[in-house]
Amino acid sequence: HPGLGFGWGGVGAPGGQSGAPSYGLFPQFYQFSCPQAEDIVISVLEMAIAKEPRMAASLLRLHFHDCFVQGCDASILLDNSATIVSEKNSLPNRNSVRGFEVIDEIKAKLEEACPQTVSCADILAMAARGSTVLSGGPSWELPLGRRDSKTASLSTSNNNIPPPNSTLQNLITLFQRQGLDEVDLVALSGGHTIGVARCATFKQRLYNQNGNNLPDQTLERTYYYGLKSVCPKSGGDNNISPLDFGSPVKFDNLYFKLILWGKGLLNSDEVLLTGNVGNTMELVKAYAKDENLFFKQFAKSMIKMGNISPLTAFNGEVRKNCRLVN
Ligand code: HEM
Ligand SMILES: [Ca+2]
Ligand SMILES: [Ca+2]
Repeated sequence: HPGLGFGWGGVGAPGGQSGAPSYGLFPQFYQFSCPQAEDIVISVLEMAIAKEPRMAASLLRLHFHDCFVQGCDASILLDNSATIVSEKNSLPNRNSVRGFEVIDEIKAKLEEACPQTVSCADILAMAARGSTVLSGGPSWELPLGRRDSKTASLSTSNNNIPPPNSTLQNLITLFQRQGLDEVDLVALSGGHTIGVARCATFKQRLYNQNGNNLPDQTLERTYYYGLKSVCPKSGGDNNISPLDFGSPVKFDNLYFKLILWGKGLLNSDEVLLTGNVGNTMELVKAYAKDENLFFKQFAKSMIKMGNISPLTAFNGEVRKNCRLVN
């Protein structure tokens, strides 16, 4: 019964003047049903990130790739089964998304402490915030109460998650589809202040940006030569390069400064400055100049992204195992 064990003893947050329940997410969701939830998540993250700093980046990305497909419902965590075609095999995810073992470990500890109470979708949201904080980035009050999907969508994963060679117009359109605007696009792209990308995702910029066998002219020269050495014209597709080579495990605003210097890794990073649509150029400059402004907007935009069509109340379920529907 999904009404039991909820933070406020009902199916929704306390309502407004009318006293009617509302069904949105709210930060105190597990206050009574699993008060230790946050501590458990952070303790697993601390160990995982100490062991491998990149894990913070991988977990932040998982939440993004979840929310852009059917909303933040942990659809990305489902493995192939008789009824599920896993999103893990989509073009943006295959051989690329990672961190599932850490999510499993968090889920196992939460099931021990508070059986079938904390959803996998909320675990992804808590892991994304915790990873940001543990990497030196901002924190925010995290709305909770998402429930888990009983479905996944490989095709939506292929269609909704922006590819690295997107034009700026394409990025804006794909974010708009999720109710996110240009401010969100630029701030959330700042997630690339941590983590790495495979050669396959930026190779086109080095060898054939416009179908003319020439590199992307916006690439700064020494950076370009460096990238060529890790990403040869043929082969090496799985070689990796930091998205922010100056501070790849620190959540800061260097990502935006690098873009100004022609040292952004992906085409989708570069076009925020040079794509000539809307005011993304001004935003890149503003975040490069003012880290605090970036942190504040990143937090706001993460809350907005985390609110993309969540399942609440009697919709969906709380999975026992994040990889399987109950
Ligand atoms: C704006 C459109 C975006 C595009 C085109 C994009 C594209 C990519 C690509 C191609 C990679 C490398 C994947 C690989 O080589 O396997 C990557 C990595 C990453 N992305 Fe994005 N991304 C976008 C937005 C975001 C957002 C909104 C976030 C989070 C707020 C994010 C967080 C990350 C992180 C942290 C990594 C590194 C993951 C790791 O090291 O495991 N990205 N992204
Ligand atoms: Ca999803
Ligand atoms: Ca950084």
